[in-house]
Amino acid sequence: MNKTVEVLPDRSALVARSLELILSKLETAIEQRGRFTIALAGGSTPKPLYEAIAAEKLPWDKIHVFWGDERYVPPEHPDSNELMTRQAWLDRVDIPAANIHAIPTLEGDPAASAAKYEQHLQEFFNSRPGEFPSLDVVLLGIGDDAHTASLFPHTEALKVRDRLITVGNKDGNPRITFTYPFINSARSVIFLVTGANKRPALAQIFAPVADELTYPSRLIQPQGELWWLLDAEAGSEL
Ligand SMILES: O=C1O[C@H](COP(=O)(O)O)[C@@H](O)[C@H](O)[C@H]1O
Repeated sequence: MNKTVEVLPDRSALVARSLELILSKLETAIEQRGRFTIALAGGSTPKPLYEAIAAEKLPWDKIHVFWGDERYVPPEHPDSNELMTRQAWLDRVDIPAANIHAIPTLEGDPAASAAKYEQHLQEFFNSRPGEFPSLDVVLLGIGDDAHTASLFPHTEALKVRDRLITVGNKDGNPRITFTYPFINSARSVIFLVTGANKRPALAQIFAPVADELTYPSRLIQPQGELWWLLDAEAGSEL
């Protein structure tokens, strides 16, 4: 693993740097493999980045968008990560509908939805059960409790090592999430973190020793590159 930590002066510098990094990964991926695959984070932090990506002129037909986690709500629900991304980015550009690989949430059974998304990923990557395909970029955030994607402290999802997708649990509410081994198979994992409220979580994530079940972001140790892009409010005490 190749780990890089960058502390940017403010949120707009973080957006500019993350955009630059993603565009460089995109260029390499398209040059080498003819397409770029990215899994997106939800929450509030990445929204300005998605707006910045939408303003770029890009080969949209070669870009495939997935999500690392989703709330178990219909796609038009205000809490939906897909809805936020469509409004900030995907509805503003000419990306083919077939390149938007949203997490299904209408099955009425989160386990069935997780299995359906896993099957979709296996078909897309032409991989077999038990294999972990590599996305070019997995974008992640962290919560104040050090969760990432929908891998919450002391939940069953943290024990799943043989699947790409599983069911997360946020205070008793189901979510659909990438498993940590699938995240770790990415070519590049990029964390975006802003705000002083994330400092205590970051201190535990970066500590030499701490419990991974209590601080799930510690489980993210990709085989490829690991990037931590922090604004000064979040990263000043590291
Ligand atoms: O619940 C979630 O939160 C994290 C962090 O969100 P933020 O609002 O602090 O940026 C996010 O990465 C995850 O995708 C989302 O479902």
